[in-house]
Amino acid sequence: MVRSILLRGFDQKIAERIEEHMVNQRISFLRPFVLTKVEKIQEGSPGKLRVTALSSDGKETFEGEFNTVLLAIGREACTRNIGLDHVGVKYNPRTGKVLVDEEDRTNVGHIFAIGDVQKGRLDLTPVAVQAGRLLARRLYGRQRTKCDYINVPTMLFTSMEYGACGVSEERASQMYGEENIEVYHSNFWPLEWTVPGRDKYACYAKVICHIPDSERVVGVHVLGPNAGEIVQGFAVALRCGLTKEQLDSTIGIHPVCAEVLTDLTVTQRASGATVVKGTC
Ligand SMILES: NC(=O)C1=CN([C@@H]2O[C@H](COP(=O)(O)OP(=O)(O)OC[C@H]3O[C@@H](n4cnc5c(N)ncnc54)[C@H](OP(=O)(O)O)[C@@H]3O)[C@@H](O)[C@H]2O)C=CC1
Repeated sequence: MVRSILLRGFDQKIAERIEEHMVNQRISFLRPFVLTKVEKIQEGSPGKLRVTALSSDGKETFEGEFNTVLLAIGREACTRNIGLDHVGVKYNPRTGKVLVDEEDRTNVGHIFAIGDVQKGRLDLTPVAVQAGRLLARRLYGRQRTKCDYINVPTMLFTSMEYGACGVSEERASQMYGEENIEVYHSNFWPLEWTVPGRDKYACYAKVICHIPDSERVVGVHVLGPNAGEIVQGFAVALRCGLTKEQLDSTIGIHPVCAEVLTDLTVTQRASGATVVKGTC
């Protein structure tokens, strides 16, 4: 059950591919719906639960019986009772999230906030750890390095793994203008999928470049086996200012999936359709 869109904040074209892959695996999506009631109708392990939901426009209801109900609906920051009003720190009253600048400073100069309490940042543990480490060094170690909140490698443990670093296509368009970004993309067919003849069009890679900045790579997205392992390495290159030319002049390892990123020639602008590259 999904309230609105899938994977808000992530690249929406990739989110659509993830949904398609899950639907092909016979996972049903009910959307846009919200849960209104869960009743235990049978004890046991597993017992039985009756679920009631309402469509987001309030016109349709859904009722079904399930063994397990899992809610993965984000989190709010528990900041309401820690005296922020008392010291004048600004926060979003609905979510409890605190407003900070690029140095993690709140509107009160000597008060900083890091981690999931920050408004508009990724709620990820490694990001919070890194931000805290760098803040301590800036405050007490005479260093100046700020946390890079843009080039954050992350992944989704969906049945088809999705790894990404940098911005989504939507965000790149907003930041730079659609005419200033080039999206290179391709499907790829992992070697180990060729013998069993698994889906040729499920795995996908795309690289988003900022044209006026020497086609600097601002986003890398990989949908396929071990996507997180692939993207972790490319994240270092993104942080170093990787350009498409540098990516093209990098020799790929044959026949691994990551090779596809060194050999992207088709742009989304030139052709909506993607080509499939095999790894053998
Ligand atoms: N991100 C991570 O790495 C990890 C996350 N988790 C846990 O997983 C859960 C989900 O996290 P994450 O995906 O990052 O959260 P997000 O905030 O990215 O996504 C939350 C999702 O829940 C929906 N939602 C929010 N409130 C409601 C509601 N009242 N009714 C119905 N749907 C709602 C949102 O819909 P909409 O788009 O419409 O707002 C959105 O799709 C959290 O409990 C988190 O602690 C655990 C481990 C790691």
